[in-house]
Amino acid sequence: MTWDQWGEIGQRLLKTVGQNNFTTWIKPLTPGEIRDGILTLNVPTNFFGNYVSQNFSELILHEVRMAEPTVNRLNFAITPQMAETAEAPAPAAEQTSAALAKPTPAVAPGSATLNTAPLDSRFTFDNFVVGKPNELAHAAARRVAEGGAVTFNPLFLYGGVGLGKTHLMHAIAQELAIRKPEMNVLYLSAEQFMYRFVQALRDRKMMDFKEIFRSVDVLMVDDVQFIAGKDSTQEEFFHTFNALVDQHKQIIISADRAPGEIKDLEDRVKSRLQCGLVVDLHPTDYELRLGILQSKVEVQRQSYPSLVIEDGILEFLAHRITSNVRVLEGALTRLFAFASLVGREINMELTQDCLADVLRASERKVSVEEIQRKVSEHYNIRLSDMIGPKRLRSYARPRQVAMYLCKQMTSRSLPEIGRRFGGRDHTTVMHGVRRIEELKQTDGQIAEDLELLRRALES
Ligand SMILES: Nc1ncnc2c1ncn2[C@@H]1O[C@H](COP(=O)(O)OP(=O)(O)OP(=O)(O)O)[C@@H](O)[C@H]1O
Repeated sequence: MTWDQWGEIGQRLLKTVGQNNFTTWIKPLTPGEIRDGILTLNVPTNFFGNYVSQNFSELILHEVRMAEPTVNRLNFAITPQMAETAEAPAPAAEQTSAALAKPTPAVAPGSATLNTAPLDSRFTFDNFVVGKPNELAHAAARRVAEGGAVTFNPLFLYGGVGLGKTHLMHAIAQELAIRKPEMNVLYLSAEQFMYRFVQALRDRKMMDFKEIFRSVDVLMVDDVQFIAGKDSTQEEFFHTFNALVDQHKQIIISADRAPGEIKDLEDRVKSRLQCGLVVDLHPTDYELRLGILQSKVEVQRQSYPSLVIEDGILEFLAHRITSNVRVLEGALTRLFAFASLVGREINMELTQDCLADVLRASERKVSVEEIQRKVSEHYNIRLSDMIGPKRLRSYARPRQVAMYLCKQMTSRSLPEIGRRFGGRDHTTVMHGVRRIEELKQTDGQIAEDLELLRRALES
């Protein structure tokens, strides 16, 4: 590709992506060779390549093909020395707004081709809804995304399925790209780490492997539990980890559980993972789920601007779908698509129709034991007193409340419930349930207790 061609491509891209994007993301690119229809573009860092590939590759390819129709794919290759050029002012002759770096003949020898995980442009801090269950993880993620001096190493984020670990990891990487574009940020899953390691072993390129991983400024490894039980990968991970910590480079790790609870992970790896800041993403609560739904509705509205959603629907979903954010998001997407297909507004009837399976699957299975424990805690009495024979009102009333909740929230029969309450007869349970039903109408305190307990048991 000639310099003139590349310059013209730049002029056209500038018009499409705007001056800021152009200066930050397009100008530092230099084209390398074209081989078998693939044009190599040199980029200063892994992260840079990922970002451009994710956000601009289609546009670039389109413009490149106008000049060179033989090109049908782009390949991004790191040339580490470009890190300085990316920040350096353009030479005088190139100081037009669309100045692009001069083409270099080919990829620098020894440079690595990028095949790390692409980043999801939707997973940013702006799109992350913060609530009590995730506020600490969010604050820690924000701190490392500032790219300042390393204060805790590693940052270890853990939590159950679909609670936002990957979202936060991507948000950190994207924020760092904006704040510290010169930093070499490497984000990949533990599975990809293993894959690269095995490939390097097979191709006898361990030196290259070590060089790549030990020259990053920030290493982010998602789902680290994957390497449990994989001894050589753990070993290599351990050495990479130590080398980076020694150089005060930031490491960010995510997993589905705390380091100490990952089975088949060597103790020395566990203890390394524990030595920084370990924060967990707790299961969502009602308020966070509602906040997330409200923010996702705004996104859906862009695709379905005329759809009407009745009051109370989001509250209903936040109340009923408690499993994880991914399911919540999926339910909302399905609801909007369905309503737009049938051309109706989103009301309760349509919601229950469309999401019947999700709502059924999300029905929280509460056990008799859980109810007994929560109720005794709530009334501050001992569990044994609630189940035992004492007839004092201060024990009998909580007992009846617990029986009532067992009837309402589990599929247990009256005789079964009686058995779990110290072998009482089913008529005693029936009497207790009826009594609470009456009191619920007349006694505000009981009604409030029931509401609180139900919420606590459902969350
Ligand atoms: N607090 C939040 N605000 C907005 N979206 C969220 C939030 N938490 C999770 N999500 C969304 O939920 C989905 C699942 O999140 P993510 O993939 O980050 O979960 P995860 O914890 O990495 O799960 P897994 O263990 O399955 O990898 C994503 O679409 C993400 O954007």
